[in-house]
Amino acid sequence: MNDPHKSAALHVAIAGLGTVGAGTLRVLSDQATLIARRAGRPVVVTAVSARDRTRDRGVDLSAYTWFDDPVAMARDSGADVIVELIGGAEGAARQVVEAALDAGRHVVTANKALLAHHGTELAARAERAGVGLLYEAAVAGGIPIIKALREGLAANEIRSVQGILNGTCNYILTTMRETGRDFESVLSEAQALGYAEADPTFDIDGIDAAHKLALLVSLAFGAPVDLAAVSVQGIRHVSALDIRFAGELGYRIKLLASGERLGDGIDARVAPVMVPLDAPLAHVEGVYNAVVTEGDIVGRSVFQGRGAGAGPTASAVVADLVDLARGHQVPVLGVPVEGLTQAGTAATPGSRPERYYVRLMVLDRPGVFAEVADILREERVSMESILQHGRDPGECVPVVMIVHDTEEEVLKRAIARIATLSTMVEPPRVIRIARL
Ligand SMILES: NC(=O)C1=CN([C@@H]2O[C@H](COP(=O)(O)OP(=O)(O)OC[C@H]3O[C@@H](n4cnc5c(N)ncnc54)[C@H](O)[C@@H]3O)[C@@H](O)[C@H]2O)C=CC1
Ligand SMILES: N[C@@H](CC=O)C(=O)O
Ligand code: NA
Repeated sequence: MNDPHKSAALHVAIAGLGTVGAGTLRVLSDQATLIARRAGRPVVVTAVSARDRTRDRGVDLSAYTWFDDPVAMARDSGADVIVELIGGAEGAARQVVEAALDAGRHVVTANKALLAHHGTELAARAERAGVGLLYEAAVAGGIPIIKALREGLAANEIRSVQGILNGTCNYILTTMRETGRDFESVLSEAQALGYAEADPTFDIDGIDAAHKLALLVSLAFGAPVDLAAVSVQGIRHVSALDIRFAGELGYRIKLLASGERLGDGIDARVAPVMVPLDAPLAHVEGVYNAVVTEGDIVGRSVFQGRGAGAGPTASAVVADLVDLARGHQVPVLGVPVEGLTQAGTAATPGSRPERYYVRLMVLDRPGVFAEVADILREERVSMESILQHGRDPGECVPVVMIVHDTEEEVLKRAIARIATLSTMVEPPRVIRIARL
């Protein structure tokens, strides 16, 4: 059992020294002894690359070879593993990963945007080169959900995978609810804490969660990564008022990503939803993420942990490095399962009846509600309850309705008609009530 490769150090080069890159350097240095013991050999950083060599990152770079060009580093540094922590689906990040794979080096990345757009092609490239392409940090930060789906749940046919996958959005929704602060100031705080993407619209508009869901769906159902099959809605239109009403009605608003086998296709969607307070996901707060899986043998499993930030993300990057140091080989994406005839392409959202929260902002005039009720009756949308606080004739007032199980298309038709009423002072807000 004396494998000469095992005793030599695993040599690592890191491209990108921002929140995650600097965090990874710190963890590899602070935990070096523990990591070497667990990995069976030292994991040693030999080279680094970032845009600005002089920036103070709180880590000493003097022991590493500096590359101005991360692609040259991927090609020429001689490292066993290139860790890509630059970010973005194109440009330097993509070139670094392609150069590394083509040079026969393993790749570890936290870049869900890159994998959601090019994962299938990059996986084929890695497999052709006989190297690993690992990305535990790309989904749900420090939660080992990639490993769980690929390895821990390997005996199961997965029926659904859903969760809170964006730490920034969850931090914003939680902090707005707890403190009453406004969206913009909480977002700035999430950026300062290192949670947000370089372009935070990726977080707010649900795109980052969609990237992550596309990867989970591929792993869970064995489909190619298909970002276009994910329907996406973000939290931009969730107001402090909706957050308050949700509380009064026994819900928390969460940005939920869900992937579910439906017949021979997959229903994959990201949207803000009302989560009932008795569901575990309602209590996942702040930067925490959670993933709930349903396997045919094991049943429900719940994974929870920090989804963003330097430490949790670096923890996942280092876990991948330890796997590589041990020589652990895994397929990059999901392994196809039977029964998925249109692997990865079939999204059929909206065809199942669901309950919805609808909030209108109306001019408080006699007869307004009768007009709304007429439209709902004509479109066969039935109301379960209605909530209106106080009355202030002539002013605007919010009216909240919970509607019974209704198909999304039917509700959309009714809402489109309601939106045209002259008494509506802003577009109606609609939030699905999750079945969890
Ligand atoms: N911040 C977080 O909590 C998490 C981030 N991620 C992912 O990790 C990756 C890195 O994210 P952060 O560290 O937050 O970003 P960041 O913006 O803090 O750091 C990016 C780094 O890349 C470097 N860089 C940019 N363009 C470059 C180029 N052309 N050549 C060389 N270096 C270049 C920058 O100088 C910087 O050091 C992204 O893919 C992100 O989506 C994943 C999970 C959590
Ligand atoms: N911006 C992302 C970072 C981790 O993936 C998030 O907020 O979850
Ligand atoms: Na993870």
